[in-house]
Amino acid sequence: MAKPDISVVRATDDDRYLATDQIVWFEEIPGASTSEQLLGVPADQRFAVEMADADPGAYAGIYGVRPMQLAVPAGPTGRARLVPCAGLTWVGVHPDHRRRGILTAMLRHHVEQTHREGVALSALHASEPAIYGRHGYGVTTPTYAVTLGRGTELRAPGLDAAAGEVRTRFETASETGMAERVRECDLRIAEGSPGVIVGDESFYSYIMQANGWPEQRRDKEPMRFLFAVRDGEEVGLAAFRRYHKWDNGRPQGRLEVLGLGGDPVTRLALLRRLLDFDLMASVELPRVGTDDPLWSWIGPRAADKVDVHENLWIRIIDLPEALPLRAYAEDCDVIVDVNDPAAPWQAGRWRIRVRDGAASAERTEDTADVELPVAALGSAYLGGTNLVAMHNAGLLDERRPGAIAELWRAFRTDLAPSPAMGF
Ligand SMILES: CC(=O)SCCNC(=O)CCNC(=O)[C@H](O)C(C)(C)COP(=O)(O)OP(=O)(O)OC[C@H]1O[C@@H](n2cnc3c(N)ncnc32)[C@H](O)[C@@H]1OP(=O)(O)O
Repeated sequence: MAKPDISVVRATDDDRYLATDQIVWFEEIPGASTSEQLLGVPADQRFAVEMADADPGAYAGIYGVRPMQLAVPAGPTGRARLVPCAGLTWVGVHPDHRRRGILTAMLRHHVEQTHREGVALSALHASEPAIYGRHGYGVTTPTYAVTLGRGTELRAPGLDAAAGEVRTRFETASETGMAERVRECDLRIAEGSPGVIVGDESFYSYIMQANGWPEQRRDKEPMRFLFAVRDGEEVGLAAFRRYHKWDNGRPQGRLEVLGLGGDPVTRLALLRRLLDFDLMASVELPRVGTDDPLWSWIGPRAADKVDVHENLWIRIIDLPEALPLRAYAEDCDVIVDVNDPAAPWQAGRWRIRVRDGAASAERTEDTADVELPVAALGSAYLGGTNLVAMHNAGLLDERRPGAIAELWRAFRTDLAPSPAMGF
């Protein structure tokens, strides 16, 4: 069969764009207008595929970009700085047009468009793990969904006194000014949490607004927040909601944590409060990082349930711009041959040098020490995916013995990246 002619353009018809999303994700939100539902994906960041035989009420495929900031390693343990990042979202192909190369065309367009806009990194959360590796995205870190019983003891003798100084404040998403307040707090949290993502103002408005839509709410509690307050400042945050359950007249409620951020002291104070709500029997934490202090606080086998999944995927869009954005652990001088057919401007050989924590990448004709897919650099970018382990697994090609370990010792961080929120 001949390849269809696929052109990716800016989506100019908002209703058609939204209709495509609703067909793909089989949901409708009658209580919310089109513009409310599109809030957080700016008009110039909505893209669509036009096909001759497309349904006039929907596009053959769509995608959108949320302008986000990614917290990248900034030197001392756990410090981060925020850098621009294209948050790829709203990816969907109409069921009549799937498996004809539309996603492939849209991803190619996204990489080129992001490059044109001068943004060096793209990030996403994947609906299914098999989709994005072939498009140059690499998984940055695993995360764990952890269920704890109410009252689980958190042992942290070195932090107890400081955690006792933290006050918590209970709030609801519908309260005035919550979008700005939560974003402010997230920006502060990000400075100490490499790996987290912070959206723009409209994204936070979207979150608070969506919380009130009848279709989203159904019988659920509105989203609640616990702010951690220290010296009068909101320094940490938990978002959560509770669900009733009764068993033989006994309360067996479930508390779902939607997000939790802050330094270890504030997280300890927040978690202790979350583990102590009346009428609850369990607390579910959907995104716990590999090096989260929770593992030490609860000790072995204290969780009722642990599931693993991947967190953020990163694609490097512009290698010589992306590498200097973050700080590095050790010096290195390694020539990499980057395999990236979708981004010819960065495919090929680069000399990556790190001196005193700062990286540069320069074009070279010299023999490569390492050949790798661009996805491997995306995986390692936040310091959470071990390049030596990938090499051991047979996924990278080392030409100079020791070169991958040298590269990894520069990229690795003292602590694994923190999980990023969904977008
Ligand atoms: C960041 C986000 O927004 S994540 C959300 C992604 N969206 C969804 O999951 C919504 C439901 N799914 C869809 O809309 C579509 O099936 C998509 C977007 C996943 C794929 O779109 P398509 O246009 O069918 O993909 P396309 O034809 O370009 O496929 C490219 C390749 O990826 C493979 N592929 C595509 N989707 C999947 C999948 N879900 N699982 C495994 N492989 C997949 C195809 O088999 C194809 O492989 P091939 O080249 O070896 O034949």
